[in-house]
Amino acid sequence: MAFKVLISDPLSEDGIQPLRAADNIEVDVQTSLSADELAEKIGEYDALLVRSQTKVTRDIISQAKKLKIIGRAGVGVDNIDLSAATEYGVIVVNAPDGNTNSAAEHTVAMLMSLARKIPQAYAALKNGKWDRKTHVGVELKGKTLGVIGMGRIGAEVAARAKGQRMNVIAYDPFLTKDRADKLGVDFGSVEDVIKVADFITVHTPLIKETKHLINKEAFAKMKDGVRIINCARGGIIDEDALYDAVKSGKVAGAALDVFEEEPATDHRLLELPEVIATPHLGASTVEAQENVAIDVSHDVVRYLTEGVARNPVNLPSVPKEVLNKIEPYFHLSEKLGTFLTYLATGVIEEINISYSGELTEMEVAPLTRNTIKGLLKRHLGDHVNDVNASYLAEKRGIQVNENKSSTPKGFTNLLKVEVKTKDVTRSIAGTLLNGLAPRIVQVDAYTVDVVPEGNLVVIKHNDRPGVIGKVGTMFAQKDINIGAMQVGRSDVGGEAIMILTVDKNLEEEEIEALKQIDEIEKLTAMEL
Ligand SMILES: NC(=O)c1ccc[n+]([C@@H]2O[C@H](COP(=O)([O-])OP(=O)(O)OC[C@H]3O[C@@H](n4cnc5c(N)ncnc54)[C@H](O)[C@@H]3O)[C@@H](O)[C@H]2O)c1
Ligand SMILES: O=C(O)[C@H](O)COP(=O)(O)O
Repeated sequence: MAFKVLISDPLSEDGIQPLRAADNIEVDVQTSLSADELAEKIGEYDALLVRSQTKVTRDIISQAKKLKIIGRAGVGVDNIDLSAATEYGVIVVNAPDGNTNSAAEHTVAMLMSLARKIPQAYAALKNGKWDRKTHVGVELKGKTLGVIGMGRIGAEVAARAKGQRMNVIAYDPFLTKDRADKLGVDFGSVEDVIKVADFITVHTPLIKETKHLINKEAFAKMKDGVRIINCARGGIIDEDALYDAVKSGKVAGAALDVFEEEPATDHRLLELPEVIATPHLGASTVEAQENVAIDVSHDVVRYLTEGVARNPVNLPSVPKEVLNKIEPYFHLSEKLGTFLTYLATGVIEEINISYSGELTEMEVAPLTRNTIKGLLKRHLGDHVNDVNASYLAEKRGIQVNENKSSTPKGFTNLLKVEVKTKDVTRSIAGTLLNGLAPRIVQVDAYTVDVVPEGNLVVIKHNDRPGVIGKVGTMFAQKDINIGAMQVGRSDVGGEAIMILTVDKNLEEEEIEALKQIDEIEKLTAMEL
């Protein structure tokens, strides 16, 4: 059956070709849905692609029964409820690089327009006024640009401002002296930046820490006649404080591409002649739109068909080289988790995952998530996936410990999972033989060699002559074919374990019949 993708904001038609070209993907473009209409329709779709207009709320996500991925053709994901997406196991991907250049160019266009009052002069002339007095501007050369947020766009803006022979001072929590030197900018705290800058431009995401970062107190510390630019997100600058600062003359001008509430056609800041504005056009170029649509379309195709995404927002991204190395272990890690759910009775309190051998050199976090998925899925259902597995474990108060030990264990690679419940501690270990074939090699203290696949029966019994025969006979009487059998024991005549691979899932009545064999202490039938 084909995957259904809904595109609910206008995206570049050239950019969505990877989706159109995929055999098993049906694309539906509906760019004028109301929130209610979207909530009603979303249940049919496997993927949703948006820009910044569509608000992907918890309500919408909760009604998206088949949704696997939300693709944001752009950078900012503040229009998507990421916590809800994570809880419902929906991966969110964005296109972080495709519009950097356009957004930086737009910022520079705003900077120059602000300095030379081009929009005001243009509007006056269009209205028949040849006014050369009101629209006297200022030069950029020799002025200081303060950049708050030196990520992709901030750094590009800084480089271009240097081309205008401006001095640049920047603040970013991740800006080191070394990087600042390489970029040829000064750096300091937010306060250092806003105190000395003639122009201030913000390029952070809108998050709790940056909401109203530029507020009344910040304006008070700035130079008189400072000019402000926001081509990042409405809300980084407190709009009421900006209004007052412009009105009082503290701020000589502001250039805004973004607003707290969009569309912002009726905003009081727009009434001020010192304020110039564009309707969120930073990424609106042919090139940027094509780039972001291509990037996000590729990620949606990749995720729907291979389960892998390059730019996940609610999961750490895993580089391709790393993924190639660990991919063969995905199946094994999930199956080990599922196997343990049958053995470890009671509420899981702790999961300990140890990696040894060549696994210690790999990035194993995705395998840990996959093991947790295997441990939770049998009881919580198919909605448990890589995206929400860790979240669901944490929500249930399960402590997850991951460790790497290079101690040789007789295998070139070994993945051991231990689960502690209130009642028991059970463990299992697996390996990939020759880096390819998954095997369970240890169940608790018993050494075994079992393919983690299909219908397995784990029997704990006393090590006595004839038990294997009795079990074999019983299976034969019930017409159940045994594909493989493994026996392990602690000591001669002591406790032993038997693991059988059978051709069908055992019925309750068949399990009961087997349990009648005297030497059998415990029998668990499982489906991996
Ligand atoms: N107007 C538009 O159309 C348009 C287009 C593209 C991007 N954007 C927006 O521009 C912003 C920047 O995008 P980007 O691609 O450069 O993102 P980015 O992730 O590369 O950079 C953001 C930077 O902000 C820094 N930061 C975080 N908290 C900070 C704080 N409290 N103070 C200072 N810096 C802080 C981060 O360390 C990071 O370096 C985002 O909000 C994005 O949504 C707008
Ligand atoms: O965060 C972004 O990428 C920009 O704000 C662009 O948003 P848009 O896709 O709605 O133009």
